[in-house]
Amino acid sequence: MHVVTTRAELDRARTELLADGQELSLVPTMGYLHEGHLSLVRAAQRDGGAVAVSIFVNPKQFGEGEDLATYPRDLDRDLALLRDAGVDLVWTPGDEDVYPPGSATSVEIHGVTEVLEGERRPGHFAGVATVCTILFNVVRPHRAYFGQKDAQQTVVVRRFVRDLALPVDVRVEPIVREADGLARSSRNVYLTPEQRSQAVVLSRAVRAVEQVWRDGGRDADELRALVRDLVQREAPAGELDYVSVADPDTLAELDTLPGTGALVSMVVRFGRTRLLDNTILQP
Ligand SMILES: Nc1ncnc2c1ncn2[C@@H]1O[C@H](COP(=O)(O)OP(=O)(O)OP(=O)(O)O)[C@@H](O)[C@H]1O
Ligand SMILES: CC(C)(CO)[C@@H](O)C(=O)[O-]
Ligand code: BAL
Repeated sequence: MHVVTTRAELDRARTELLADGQELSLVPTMGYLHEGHLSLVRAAQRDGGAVAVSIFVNPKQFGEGEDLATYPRDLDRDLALLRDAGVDLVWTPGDEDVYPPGSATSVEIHGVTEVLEGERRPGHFAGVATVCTILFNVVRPHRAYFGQKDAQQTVVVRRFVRDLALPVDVRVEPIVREADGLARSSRNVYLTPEQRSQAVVLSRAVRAVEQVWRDGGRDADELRALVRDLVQREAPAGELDYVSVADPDTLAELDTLPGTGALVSMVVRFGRTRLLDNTILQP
């Protein structure tokens, strides 16, 4: 496994890996890896070619007062997991390898970044889009893998890749969950035991919403109320930040669910920790 830091090292490893003409996949991460990340690696391996993983805690996507300084990190453990998984290339850039001194460019997406996570974390998606554009341009992967857990991120990434005609095939993989249903997330380590046990409410809410959809429920407000009530009843230590029932491509809120489906997403706050979950309701 090649482990590289500078762009020049990355270029050399890339050339060596692709010498026999195979394709390259990239799994962008912020490290502190778990089964969610490893499922993206396995998806990339399933699709063939060489697999690269980037590990970079991107300062540009953290807002004032967010957890940039305390974001969990364990590079040695991450590298051991990636080696075991059979990854070919790991890029662990420093800030200056991603943003050379004097960097003054940012990728802004309108519309889909102005709601939900984007509304609550101003500048977050410009940070994500900027770093992903740089990662794509430096690594030059044929395919890039993202998790459905960060649903709005997948919508944003697909949008700017399409709008800017970036030559990368974006693939989205399902949410990986703990045994009790909680979506895997690096930030789960912040939870106290009490918060952790109540955090199961998110996946319960997702399942309840899916059941209503299967039973023919098409009233978006009914779904929002269902989630609100469940969180209030089952997670006294948590607070619903939002529940959204939206068009999966535009993220516009819906009144009535069309037969073609909807994205139901939610965030519950436990102390300072925001937990995300979502489901795509499909015909
Ligand atoms: N449970 C999961 N299932 C599937 N994909 C996931 C899961 N958790 C994270 N990912 C994906 O892994 C990629 C890297 O995510 P990241 O490193 O931010 O991990 P994270 O666990 O989402 O961290 P955070 O707690 O900061 O949200 C993203 O595409 C993200 O959607
Ligand atoms: C895609 C990403 C690695 C960009 O920093 C990050 O937003 C994440 O981990 O989901
Ligand atoms: N997985 C999303 C990255 C973030 O919360 O900054």
